[in-house]
Amino acid sequence: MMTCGMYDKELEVAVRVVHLACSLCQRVQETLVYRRADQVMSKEDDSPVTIADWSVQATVCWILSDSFKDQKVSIVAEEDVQTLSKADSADLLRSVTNTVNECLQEAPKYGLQKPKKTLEASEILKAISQCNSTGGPTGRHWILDPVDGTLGFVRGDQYAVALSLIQEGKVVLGVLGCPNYPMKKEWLNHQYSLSMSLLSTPASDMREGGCVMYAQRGSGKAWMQPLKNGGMKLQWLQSAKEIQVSSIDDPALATFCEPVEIANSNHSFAAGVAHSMGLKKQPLRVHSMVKYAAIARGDAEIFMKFARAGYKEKIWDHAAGVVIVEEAGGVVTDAGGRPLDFSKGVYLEGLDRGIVACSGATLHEKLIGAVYASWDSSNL
Ligand SMILES: Nc1ncnc2c1ncn2[C@@H]1O[C@H](COP(=O)(O)OS(=O)(=O)O)[C@@H](OP(=O)(O)O)[C@H]1O
Ligand SMILES: [Mg+2]
Repeated sequence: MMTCGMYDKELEVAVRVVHLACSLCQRVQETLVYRRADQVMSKEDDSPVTIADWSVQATVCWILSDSFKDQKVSIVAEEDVQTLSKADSADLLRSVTNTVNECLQEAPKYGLQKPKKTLEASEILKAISQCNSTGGPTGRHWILDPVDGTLGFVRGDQYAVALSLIQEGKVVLGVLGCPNYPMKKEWLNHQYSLSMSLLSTPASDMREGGCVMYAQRGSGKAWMQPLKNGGMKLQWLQSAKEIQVSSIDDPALATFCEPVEIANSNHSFAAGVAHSMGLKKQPLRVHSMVKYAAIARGDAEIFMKFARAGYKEKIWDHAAGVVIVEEAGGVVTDAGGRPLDFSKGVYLEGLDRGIVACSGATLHEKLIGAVYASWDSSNL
């Protein structure tokens, strides 16, 4: 049996809808990269957003609400409808509406229900704005990052669709769709980045590349399956393969990964920590929660993110990755060694300096020691 836990039904729906959302993202990414690079907009905080972000959020909201009709579905997600509802955004809203309807037509191939009729723009806006929950310590909340690593997405590089479920403040399941992260590391044809490979590889080949990872809290197991491709119906239980973290515990042999953008993580502090704990290899810089995916299946041993002081990490950027890494045998904490607290609402409150993930306790202990040793001399 692949799964046998309290949240089997939720996990199955989440895995299926993440596959569906990934197919939507692949279509939009092809359009962005090959044809219309002007389709990237900026949010108020200057971060990029595309029709994929809104379309995935609307699609996932519609499917979750339809699949759990008997519950009040609470969703915490990254996007709002501010830009989309503006008077001059009619074309944008039309594109999102078409993208969502096209995608939902395919739902049966993923073992999901499709709507009885085409959704109107107003229903799309309603679905996106319905994802306005703020989570918290009680009840059940879905956590969605529709396109995590939007910068990677618009660059034709790594990104992820991340969906998880929080129950009474704890992450009980997580699903990470990684459309440009192949089932095997060797299939990545550039060591550190995929940007050139997507630009030079035919779209049909790329589609065969991705994977979806998932785990249920307490199962002690994490799974990976190839991204559904082509006309066949998704047979997820048959195609899943168990994944585990790396067994390497010698820092000299370990690989660490970190965000690509210096604005998102202090690379020089991470380099100091790496040096102090005896890491020898160059960092693997990867956009999005694909970094957690790399740790979960043993492609790398360490993940470090040290955001600038004052930045508050959001739960949707970590929840799915954390439960998958932990169930695959890894350890995830803040830089002081304390577990992440998903019960405080939208933000990871009380985070000590940064977030670290390791393939095991030995590396984790050394890493936390190195953070303390490097802290005083740092200029974070
Ligand atoms: N200033 C700053 N500091 C720290 N973190 C920030 C910051 N700004 C944004 N974010 C969040 O980081 C998410 C992207 O993280 P990545 O690890 O993918 O970054 S990178 O693109 O590889 O540099 C990104 O997630 P997405 O918005 O889903 O792309 C943000 O939520
Ligand atoms: Mg994100």
